[in-house]
Amino acid sequence: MIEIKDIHKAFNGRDILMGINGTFKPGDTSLIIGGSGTGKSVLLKSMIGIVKPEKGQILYDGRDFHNSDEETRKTIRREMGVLFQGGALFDSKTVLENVKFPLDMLTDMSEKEKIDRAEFCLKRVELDNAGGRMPSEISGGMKKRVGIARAIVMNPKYLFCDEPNSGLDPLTSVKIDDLIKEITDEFNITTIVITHDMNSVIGIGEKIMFLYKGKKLWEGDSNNIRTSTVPELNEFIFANKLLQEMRG
Ligand SMILES: Nc1ncnc2c1ncn2[C@@H]1O[C@H](COP(=O)(O)OP(=O)(O)OP(=O)(O)O)[C@@H](O)[C@H]1O
Repeated sequence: MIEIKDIHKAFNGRDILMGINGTFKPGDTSLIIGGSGTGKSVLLKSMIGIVKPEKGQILYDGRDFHNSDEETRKTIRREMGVLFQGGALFDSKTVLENVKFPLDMLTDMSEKEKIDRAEFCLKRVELDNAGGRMPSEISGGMKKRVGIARAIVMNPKYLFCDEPNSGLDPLTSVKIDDLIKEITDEFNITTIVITHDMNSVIGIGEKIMFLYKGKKLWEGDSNNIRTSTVPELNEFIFANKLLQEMRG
């Protein structure tokens, strides 16, 4: 479980996050949504340790990430998988080498064990036969799958996905959303997805947090988002035709 308690972050005297609270449970795919510049990425970066909040706590199964000793932080970091926007694959490495990379860096597993594990993860994202290919030889959707395989190769407790659908067509986006949701459920991962893709809100919105100008203005799921009375959220939703139609 991840608990965020009263997170504050400012850059150059400008408040970016102003008292964010939230709880994210294992087996749930939770979404953080909001318009551009509302602080979603800064919140994600705070959670994975790239940004240090000035105030507040981020607890990983009770362990206070930012206020722990280096050893505990390292342990928690190893329990995180991150799917970066755009996949962030190494162009000079094969698909298999990309997936295996965290194992090379962070474990003392034998080469055979690492290959077996990487191949298992590639199989899980239905890329059994792509291990020998280079990133330049595969489609955008396949790159995301490789990114997912790499994010889960260390068997993470916590999975963070930054705009997993960026640059994908709607059909491929749905497949990636489904895959993230399935994997979360199957391995009981606490998953957080940052998105402004409304299709994801409908598809995987079992828990949704809406950020607006550095504050959490609303929390709910894809069913009650349709009846929300928060004007800023409605404005965000109404920018999307599909949801407008669903609301009738
Ligand atoms: N390192 C930084 N230094 C200064 N300002 C920053 C830094 N990182 C982010 N910001 C500012 O914080 C605000 C929130 O940015 P953030 O990237 O979290 O937005 P976002 O909600 O993820 O938007 P988008 O959907 O466009 O990615 C922006 O105004 C941004 O310019």
